[in-house]
Amino acid sequence: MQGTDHTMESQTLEIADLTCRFGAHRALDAVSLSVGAGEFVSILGPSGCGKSTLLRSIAGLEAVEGGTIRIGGQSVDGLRPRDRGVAFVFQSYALYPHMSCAENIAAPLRMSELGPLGRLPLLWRLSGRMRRTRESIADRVGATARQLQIEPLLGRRPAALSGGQRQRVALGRALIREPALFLLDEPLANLDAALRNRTRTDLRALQRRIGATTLFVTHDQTEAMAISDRIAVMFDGRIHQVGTPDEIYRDPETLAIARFFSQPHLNVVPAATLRRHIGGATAAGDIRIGGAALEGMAGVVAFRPEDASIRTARRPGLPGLPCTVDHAEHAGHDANLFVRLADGETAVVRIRSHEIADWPQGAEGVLHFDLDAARRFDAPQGEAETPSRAREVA
Ligand SMILES: Nc1ncnc2c1ncn2[C@@H]1O[C@H](COP(=O)(O)OP(=O)(O)OP(=O)(O)O)[C@@H](O)[C@H]1O
Repeated sequence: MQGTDHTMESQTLEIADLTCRFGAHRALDAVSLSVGAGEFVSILGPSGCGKSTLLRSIAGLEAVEGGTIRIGGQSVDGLRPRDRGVAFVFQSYALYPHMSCAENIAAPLRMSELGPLGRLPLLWRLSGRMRRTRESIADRVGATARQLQIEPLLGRRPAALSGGQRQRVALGRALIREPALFLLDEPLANLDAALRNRTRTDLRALQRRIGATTLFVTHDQTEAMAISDRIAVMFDGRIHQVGTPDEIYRDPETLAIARFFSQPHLNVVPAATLRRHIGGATAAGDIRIGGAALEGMAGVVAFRPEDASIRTARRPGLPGLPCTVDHAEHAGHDANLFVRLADGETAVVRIRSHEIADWPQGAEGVLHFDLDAARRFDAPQGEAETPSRAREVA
């Protein structure tokens, strides 16, 4: 393997009906997920939804109440963490501060291959077998460091490294065991934005090179979309949707997922409000939203600011909503224009920032949105639909 990247034997991961409780709280509620060999899957969800608990359960660090975990087709239920062939990288890199980077990376092999006696210098000098093992470990540390491009850092202690460098050393320590499965729990969270972007690109490139099956926890949807083959979206201990970044971005199954993937803004308008105020189509009955007829539609319609536009007058033949400008927020190249619809709902329209001056507060316009990109959802409990519908019925 010297001088070249080594490819690990990728393994599949199958999780079925995994349940884990802390007292009365169900941290994992019948979680099922299949990950293909060599696939990079992100677990995405808000704080407290159970992402870390899922990873810890797979690693064998958390006792589960029910369900099964298979790695490479073999059940690992009941196996000790170290026998599961998984490598875990935490947000806090947990490097040994008194050891050099080389020693940190070598630590898992020294533990497993040398045993307590072999770690004593006097003994390994006397024993030829132990010396050969140590030499082989040193070779593997060198090869791993080359892969991660951290060879110049090997002699340094963790305190003398940047956050990104420490993160790579932690990855090296996980990589050296050639695990069947990589479990990464927000490994980039401690890095500043620029370094985080760079490191995530490096991390994905490295994962592709070695082909390791990887589960990556994050609460950042941009990060998940940037690096994943597929994303599993979690809320309240359950996986709500699994799909490619494109599938989830285009077709979120619930309003909660749509909101999560449309930060900071998603326009959510009751279907009844649209029916009442939308005008400009040849016949209101012809309007279709996300493929379904607006006529008789219940619930809410959601569309992104970038799928909306504003004009001073209605575009002939296109349905639009009358609106009044509230304020604009500059966002560099683009700006977010906040408008009020006829029933008082706020909507956000993405415009170019040089157009802000065209839309002063109080200006009247017509909001158009891409009917194919919009999606209908059931109204969330206690939200949206009720006020407008009540008025429509009254
Ligand atoms: N050891 C524990 N004892 C009791 N409750 C726990 C324990 N570990 C986690 N929990 C609870 O289980 C739920 C899931 O926690 P978990 O750490 O898996 O969430 P998470 O999605 O990783 O959150 P974050 O993004 O903030 O790290 C939370 O409500 C948490 O408070």
